[in-house]
Amino acid sequence: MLEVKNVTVAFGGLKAVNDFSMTISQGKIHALIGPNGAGKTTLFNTITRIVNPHKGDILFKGKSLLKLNTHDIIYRGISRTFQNLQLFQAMNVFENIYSGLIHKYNDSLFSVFSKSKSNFDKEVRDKVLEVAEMFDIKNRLTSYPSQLTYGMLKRVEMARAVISDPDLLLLDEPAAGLNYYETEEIKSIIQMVNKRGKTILLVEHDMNVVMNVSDLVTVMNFGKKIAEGTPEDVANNEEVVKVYLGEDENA
Ligand SMILES: Nc1ncnc2c1ncn2[C@@H]1O[C@H](COP(=O)(O)OP(=O)(O)OP(=O)(O)O)[C@@H](O)[C@H]1O
Repeated sequence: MLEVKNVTVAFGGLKAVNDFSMTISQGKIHALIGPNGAGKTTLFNTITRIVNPHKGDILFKGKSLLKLNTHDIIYRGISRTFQNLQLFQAMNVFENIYSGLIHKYNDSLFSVFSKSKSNFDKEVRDKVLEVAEMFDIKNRLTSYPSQLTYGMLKRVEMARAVISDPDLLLLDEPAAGLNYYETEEIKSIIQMVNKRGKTILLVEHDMNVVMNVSDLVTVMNFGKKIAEGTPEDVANNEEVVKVYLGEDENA
């Protein structure tokens, strides 16, 4: 479904991503892991067209994404969440979720502010309610981000990414900042979303999440792929163990 082909991204003399390739197959939960500075976010930002690669190509369903800008990828069926939540503080949960869909209705963020909930089309309301139900936030639709726990905010952000019905969902550290119970919840949510037909690329530091939900894991270090396989394969890979133990020793 998504093919990253020999991608290199350099910042000055530093190759943050170095001749890197990976393939994400339809229907899978595929994790991308690696120590701090490995190049995960840079690769993620290249796929989502925030960063331009110096070499290589990224194909989605056989077509290159490189000519698109970041606002266009949603039309191709790709949507994402952010490492640092990017919800609109002045909008309530309903409006935040709807903001993931406005491109389909030729609507603008400005007009979302000026509507009361009853002024949204029935189709829009039904869609927001359906997604809110899926993420168990239906009773918080009139709350504002500042009134919600971090775990709930993560669910709102994921709901906003899913409402456009993407084929590929990119999750940037969905478990970061969550407590034990919220992490367990997010694991079930990721699996539920995947069962509903979404292919998922997950960048995540929490190994409990990675090992429990992923079908396939790709490990990156210094911009290069150092291992790929099932969670069990990579957990037993000598180079991966060395990289992670090395990180612990330096911690
Ligand atoms: N805009 C930038 N300008 C210069 N260097 C950058 C830039 N973005 C990233 N880098 C460097 O590229 C390398 C890869 O960084 P990146 O953020 O992609 O790693 P990461 O694997 O996502 O790390 P983390 O897990 O800490 O988020 C690092 O050495 C980083 O300092």
